[in-house]
Amino acid sequence: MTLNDITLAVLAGGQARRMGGDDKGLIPVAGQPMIRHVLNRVQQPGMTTMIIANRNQQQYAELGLPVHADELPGFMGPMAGMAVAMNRATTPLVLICPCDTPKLPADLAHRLLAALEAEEADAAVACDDEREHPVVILLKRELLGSIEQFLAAGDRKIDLWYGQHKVARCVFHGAADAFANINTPEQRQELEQQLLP
Ligand SMILES: Nc1nc2c(ncn2[C@@H]2O[C@H](COP(=O)(O)OP(=O)(O)OP(=O)(O)O)[C@@H](O)[C@H]2O)c(=O)[nH]1
Ligand SMILES: [Mg+2]
Repeated sequence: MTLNDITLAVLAGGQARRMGGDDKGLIPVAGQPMIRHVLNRVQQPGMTTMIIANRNQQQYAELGLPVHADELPGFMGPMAGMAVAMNRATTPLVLICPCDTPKLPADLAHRLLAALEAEEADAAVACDDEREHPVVILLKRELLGSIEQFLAAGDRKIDLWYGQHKVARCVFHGAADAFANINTPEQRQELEQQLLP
């Protein structure tokens, strides 16, 4: 498969409580909404892209991309957004990224695809030397039924769901910083200092 077989779905549907409820994808960082930084890094020619957001859909739509909301009410967490993405995508693969990781590696899609194919896995999750990043994952869209069942049973825990499938671990050595996620105003401030000249 190629990058043309991938739909990138950026999750921007959380409540951002640690950010005082501000819509994290839209907060400006170095002159651009944070989600723009994610798109700039991860989007590749040939890939389809969509945004999953539960607030400010109009503003997200101004980025020129389709915007979809969770189908399950009540901010049930990233898996609710993943289910929508898999439901709406028409490609065989879906790449999930959060809107609050503005330094993701530019070769993310390439490497996750290579890992998925090398291990003949159902999914490939990004890892650095220390930890897994469960919301940075390439998934076969055929897992949609499984994720819907899992959510319908009232489960939310991503790790539990991954346990039911063959998930390749794609390790980005020495790249922990690339997966840094911005959850608080202090972290946003720090990031801005890094990104501005
Ligand atoms: N679609 C969707 N995405 C979500 C939901 N909850 C979290 N996310 C996304 O998952 C990613 C990681 O979540 P967190 O960093 O915990 O973000 P958050 O839940 O908005 O923030 P906190 O309230 O501070 O925990 C972010 O991209 C969020 O937008 C949800 O209920 N639906
Ligand atoms: Mg976060």
